[in-house]
Amino acid sequence: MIRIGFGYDVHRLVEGRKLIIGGVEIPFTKGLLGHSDADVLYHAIADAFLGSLALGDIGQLFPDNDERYRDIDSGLLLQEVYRRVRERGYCLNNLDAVIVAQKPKLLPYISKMRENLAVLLNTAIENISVKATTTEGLGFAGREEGIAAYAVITVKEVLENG
Ligand SMILES: Nc1ccn([C@@H]2O[C@H](COP(=O)(O)O)[C@@H](O)[C@H]2O)c(=O)n1
Ligand SMILES: C[C@@]1(CO)OP(=O)(O)OP(=O)(O)OC[C@H]1O
Repeated sequence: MIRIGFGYDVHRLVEGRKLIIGGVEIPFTKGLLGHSDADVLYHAIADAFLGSLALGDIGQLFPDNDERYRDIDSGLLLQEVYRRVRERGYCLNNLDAVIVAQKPKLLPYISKMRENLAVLLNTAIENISVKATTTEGLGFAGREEGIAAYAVITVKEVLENG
C-alpha cells in the first residue's frame, strides 16, 4: 500500500545563528532560530513522514522544552522519525520539497541537500527532489523575516516476499 504525507515548517531568520538547511551550513548574514538547529527542511520532511502514517508531529515527539533537543542536529530527529516509519513496515517511495526563501540563493546547495537526504534515508538520489523559490518579495519570506519549507512524501509498504 502507498500512503502520502505532507509537512510544513517555518523558522524566523535572526542574526547570530547558523543557517542550516537540509543538513548544509549555508553562508549568510542570518540564521534560523529554533530550539534545535532549526533545519526547516528536515522538520517539514519529518512532519511529512509522521503525517503519512498518522503518527503525530515532531513537536509531540521532540518537545521544545526538552533540553535533550537543544541545538540538536535535526538530521538525528529525522533519522529517529524514519526509524519509526521503518518499524511500522514502510519505507520512502519518493519525496518532493520546496524551500521558500527570498535570500540567500539556495540553488548552489540543493544537490548537497539531496545527497544528505539520500544518505539519511538510505535511498537513491532520484527519489529525492528539493526545490527553492522566492515569494517575489511578498510576505514574511519576502521580507526575509523567515524561511519556510513544504514537503510531500509517499511511503510504500515493505512486503516480506517481494
Ligand atoms: N532562495 C532561493 C530562491 C530561488 N532560487 C532559484 O531561483 C529560481 C527562481 O525563483 P523565483 O522565486 O523567482 O521563481 C527558482 O526556481 C530556484 O531555482 C534559489 O536558488 N534560491
Ligand atoms: C525540533 C524542535 C525540538 O528541538 O524544536 P524547534 O527547533 O524549535 O523546531 P519546531 O519546528 O518549532 O518544532 C519541533 C520541536 O519541538
